[in-house]
Amino acid sequence: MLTNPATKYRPFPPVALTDRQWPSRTLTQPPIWMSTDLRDGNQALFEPMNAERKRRMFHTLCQIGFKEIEVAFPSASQTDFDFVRELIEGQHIPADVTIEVLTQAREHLIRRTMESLRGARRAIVHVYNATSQPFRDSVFHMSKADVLGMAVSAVALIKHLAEAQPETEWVLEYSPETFSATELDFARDVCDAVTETWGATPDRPVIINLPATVEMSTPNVYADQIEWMHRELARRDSVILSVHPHNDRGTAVAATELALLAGADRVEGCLFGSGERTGNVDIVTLALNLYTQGIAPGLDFSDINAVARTAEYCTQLPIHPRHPYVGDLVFTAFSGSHQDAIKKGFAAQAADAHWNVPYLPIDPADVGRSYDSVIRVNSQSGKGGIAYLLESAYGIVMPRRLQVEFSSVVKDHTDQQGCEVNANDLWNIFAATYLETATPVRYCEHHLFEHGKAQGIRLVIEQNGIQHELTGEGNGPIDAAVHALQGVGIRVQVRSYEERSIGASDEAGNAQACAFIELRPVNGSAEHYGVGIDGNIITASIKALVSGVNRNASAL
Ligand SMILES: CC(=O)SCCNC(=O)CCNC(=O)[C@H](O)C(C)(C)COP(=O)(O)OP(=O)(O)OC[C@H]1O[C@@H](n2cnc3c(N)ncnc32)[C@H](O)[C@@H]1OP(=O)(O)O
Ligand SMILES: CC(C)C(=O)C(=O)O
Ligand SMILES: [Mg+2]
Repeated sequence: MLTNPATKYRPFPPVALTDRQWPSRTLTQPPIWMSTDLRDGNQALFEPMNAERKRRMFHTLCQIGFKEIEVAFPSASQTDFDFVRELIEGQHIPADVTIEVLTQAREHLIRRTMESLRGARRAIVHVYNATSQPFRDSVFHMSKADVLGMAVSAVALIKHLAEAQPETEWVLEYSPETFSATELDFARDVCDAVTETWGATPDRPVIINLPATVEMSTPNVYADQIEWMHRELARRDSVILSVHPHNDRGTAVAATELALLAGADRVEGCLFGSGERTGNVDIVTLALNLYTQGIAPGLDFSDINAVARTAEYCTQLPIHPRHPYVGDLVFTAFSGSHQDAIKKGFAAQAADAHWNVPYLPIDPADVGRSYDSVIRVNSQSGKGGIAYLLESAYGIVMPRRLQVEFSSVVKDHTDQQGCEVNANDLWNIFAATYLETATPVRYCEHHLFEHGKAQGIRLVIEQNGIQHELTGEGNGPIDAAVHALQGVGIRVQVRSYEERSIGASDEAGNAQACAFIELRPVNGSAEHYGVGIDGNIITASIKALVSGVNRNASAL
């Protein structure tokens, strides 16, 4: 890299628009969406989609709710031409969907393009020519007037051919390719000439599409360019103003949002930002950004995973795990403080209140993602995430001090294994730590009996492999069991006791009770929890007591 990049690169010139209006506007409605996955997206693949992949993508785009879909560049390949024919002849185009096709402003390509659309109910013919200075000078070797004439001749030809195919309702779209690098007054003149040639009216508007063919400036400059055109274009009421941002600087979504504030009516882009180089603008992100502002986007991503899998299948490109809204990791919190806040946020979130869960800009359920994937546990995780997973997957609601105790058990595990643990792993660690402990004491059975006002217990345990039948009395079953254990030299104090039912029932459909007992050895200071689960509350408590005894013993 250069020490002084200014010797090679110039800043993009700002637009002289001092009274710009877009900064003080807010978005209140979605734009008209146009998917170009099957054209701009398709032209940028290692392997362009075959007919089967194109069909599948088209079907998915229709299901999502796109009403305008650029399906091909029919003059470019037989596959594209045939795909347009198949859609029309096979009557695969829903009544409320309009297909669009792209062509260069060259006579033989336009003729072939119009041929591909024969018999279509409604079609958008999209014609383009680059208008910026390097294209005029180096690619076309044309003056400004010649480039304007090229656009006008192309539109005149399309108009003429369209009149010969009256069975189709024709819509014209014109793009001054490289618009964002074109002098604004020249871009306006070309677009006005196109609008005039087509004879656009409010009832028969023309789509004027202003691409950031290569994104070259900060999003505010693109917004200024769009607002300038929005104000300057002739017959504005006969123009649908469209934008077509690419993502070379990584700011296509921002540029599009600002362009919509600046007066654009329509957006062209691809699912998950597929498309040339760094991609076209990501329509999924744009739509869901609107959704999180309370605006119905008009596109349905309630099963975003299914859309993602289709996109990956058709493009044969993976979606990044951190891609907004869809990436495998975007609804996942690993770090402890995030997990803690999310867990508390979920607990505080009332079903009918505005969404207000920390770290989650959208309810994952709205896009078909499950809460289970929200929190994942590795060595960066704290008690909140661990508690959340055990509660959401297994119905175990741990007391706070047990959360602290158990999280250090899990941390030991993740530090040693160096890997993530899922809810099932957590359950196995929890069961091994609290529920399946049998050393030095194994619970066998118990029987309660009344002894005057006292509660009596006959408790059968194994201690170091030897069975003992112990008796004890107390003011309740736990107290009696504590006294019974003294018969084998186990002397503990109960510091706290909690019992909760578990969401899950056992195989017979009975609800399970989960008891948590915090114990301290009479001659010690370390406190540990024991946990017992059983269909019977008393049995759960006695098991929890034995579990706590074993936890204390293992900590010695
Ligand atoms: C920004 C975009 O995404 S624009 C869309 C780009 N997509 C594609 O190009 C994919 C499909 N394209 C193709 O298959 C081919 O390029 C075709 C069929 C369109 C044209 O093929 P060819 O005639 O072989 O031309 P080629 O591919 O070399 O393109 C360069 C020619 O197109 C001309 N050209 C480029 N854009 C345009 C345009 N919008 N209008 C008219 N002519 C144009 C160039 O001046 C050049 O002409 P020249 O050969 O006389 O110097
Ligand atoms: C053809 C045009 C609209 C295009 O894809 C671009 O300029 O990026
Ligand atoms: Mg493009």
